[in-house]
Amino acid sequence: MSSDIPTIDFGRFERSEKDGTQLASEIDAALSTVGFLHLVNHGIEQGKIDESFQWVRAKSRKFFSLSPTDKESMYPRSEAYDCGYVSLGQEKVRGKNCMKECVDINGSSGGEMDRILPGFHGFMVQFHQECAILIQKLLKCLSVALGLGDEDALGQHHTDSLFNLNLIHYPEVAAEQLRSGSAVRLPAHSDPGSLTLLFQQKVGGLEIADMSSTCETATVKVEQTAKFIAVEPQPATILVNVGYLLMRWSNGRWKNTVHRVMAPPVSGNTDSVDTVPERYSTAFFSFPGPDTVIEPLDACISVENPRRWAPIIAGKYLRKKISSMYS
Ligand SMILES: O=C(O)CCC(=O)C(=O)O
Ligand SMILES: [Fe+2]
Repeated sequence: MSSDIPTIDFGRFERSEKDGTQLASEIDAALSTVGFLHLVNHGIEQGKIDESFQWVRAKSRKFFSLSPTDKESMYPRSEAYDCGYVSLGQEKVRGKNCMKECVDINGSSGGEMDRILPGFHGFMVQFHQECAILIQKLLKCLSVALGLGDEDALGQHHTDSLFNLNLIHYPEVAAEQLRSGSAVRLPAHSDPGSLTLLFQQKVGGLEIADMSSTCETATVKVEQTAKFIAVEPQPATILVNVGYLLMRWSNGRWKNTVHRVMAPPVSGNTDSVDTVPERYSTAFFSFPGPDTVIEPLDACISVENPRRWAPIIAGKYLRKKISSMYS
């Protein structure tokens, strides 16, 4: 597996059948090797992406500068729907508390949004819709790549699921705390659902495992043995990666690559840098509908690659995964 993340020009989507087939096979190749790709000309205006970050920036007195009580009143946590505000240190990955706060928005309302931050929820619901449209387009490409006959073969299983727009803030932290491991931003993990869209703003820190540098597949072992590569934020680009359920569905064809958030790379003398600046990122998580039976697709099974997994129910798997994150 190569660790270079391919850049895919999505402007060819729906241009012609030939372009569509070529695009589908490039996406297929990227997800089959690295499990991540950079998408350009994706159809979501850069102005909207910039605005989404302006709405959360603590320094612009927006969402993350509100008091914890206000953030919770706007988005009360609902584990049943995996949405709402998660305060600093509340999320755990393998027992480690993450030095991040985030809010998962899935389009439903319930809290006191407009009283506290007028306009925020309306903007985010629209942004959520744009991301969901892009996910459906990507799933079309993947259905074409597998020759499933119907370009909505995968997308149709994503119409009764709530996708999550996860706005994340990693506050400034002492570099020493990250270096010594006494604080972690986001430990190595892989995403659970179908496809994730990731928007990063200015301050980096995201790293992906070069899965070709290790023979291990379990996250903990990958973390101990693999080489990790920094993924610098790139303007006008969305990072796309594969979740666990999509990997299983594709019988391992598309890679559920391990990734994490560390201190961003610094040039020059690292000893002189004693604080790591705050980081903002947005992950849009898509999931198959809760009743979807995820079993390796026939198109992904062959003599060389026999069926690798038994069927699993998407919602049941996701509920278990989510409850373990906050316990
Ligand atoms: O903040 C980031 O860049 C990564 C977020 C992520 O991987 C996740 O929330 O699953
Ligand atoms: Fe992730």
